Amino acid sequence: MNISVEHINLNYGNFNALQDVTFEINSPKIYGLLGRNGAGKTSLLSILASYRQPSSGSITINGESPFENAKVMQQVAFLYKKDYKEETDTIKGMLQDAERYRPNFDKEYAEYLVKKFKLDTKKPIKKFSTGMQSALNVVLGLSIRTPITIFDEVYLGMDAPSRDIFYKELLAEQERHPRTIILSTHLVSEMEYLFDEVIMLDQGKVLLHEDYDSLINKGFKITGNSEIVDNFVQSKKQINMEQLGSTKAVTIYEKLNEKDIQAARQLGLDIAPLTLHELFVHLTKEED
Ligand SMILES: Nc1ncnc2c1ncn2[C@@H]1O[C@H](COP(=O)(O)OP(=O)(O)OP(=O)(O)O)[C@@H](O)[C@H]1O
Repeated sequence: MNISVEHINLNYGNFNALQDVTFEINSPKIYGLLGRNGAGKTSLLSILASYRQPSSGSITINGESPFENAKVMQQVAFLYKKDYKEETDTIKGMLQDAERYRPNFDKEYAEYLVKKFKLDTKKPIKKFSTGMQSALNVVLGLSIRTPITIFDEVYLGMDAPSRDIFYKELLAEQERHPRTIILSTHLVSEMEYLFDEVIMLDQGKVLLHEDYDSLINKGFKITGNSEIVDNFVQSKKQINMEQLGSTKAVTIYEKLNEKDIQAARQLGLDIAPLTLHELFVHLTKEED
């Protein structure tokens, strides 16, 4: 599947929620979509899922515009915190609908997941707790097996063991039936091991789109004597600095080669890799 987003802008009245957003997704991988509150994640995902149109710019899925295009939309599932308060149907009814409208739906797998999440099959969905409703979205998202599956903060309210089931099943499914999965999340530390690629949004713009491994190889914290640290980092992109007495820790966003690392060690500097969580915090922080 190819998703091509070109120069998208989205305005809510005078407010520019997405600005010149451009990226391309080509492989059946797991994409982590990160961004602070209000960065534009849901706005972008709802455009990808054809829930809304951009104010300008274009999006194509396998070369076709997805809007009012039943053939393309058949290939896409968008799971988000839906308001189920009017939903009198039970899980059984939901799965029947999935069977009717989703050609790749695997009923047996859906029933296995329902059991795994211990969801009550007789209760109307509107009586489910928030975490149970989220688990239901996970069941649907995984079992309908659309080539493009979008989970927008789908874990809301799910307890830690349930989230763990979600992550394990997601990886197992990706192994069995590879597809394009987009996960928007604030649980960066908890979910980073799932990502093949990361897209970071900041204030409506794409801050980066990068392979997870190469991204994680770009963040380092250099700690040591202030002057020596300053010398070492002077030509590098610095994204954070902490000073404690004569010791300084500078966070850089740049790939270091083996020679750099050895040189730093010879200077008595400590070099620690950053987690995705730390990179995300530093790259999206607002200046004081
Ligand atoms: N219907 C709307 N009308 C006006 N402004 C909106 C509307 N929906 C979203 N916005 C604004 O657009 C911006 C982006 O919102 P969006 O929900 O896409 O962000 P998000 O990254 O998903 O945030 P969060 O992580 O908090 O869920 C925010 O400033 C939000 O207030």
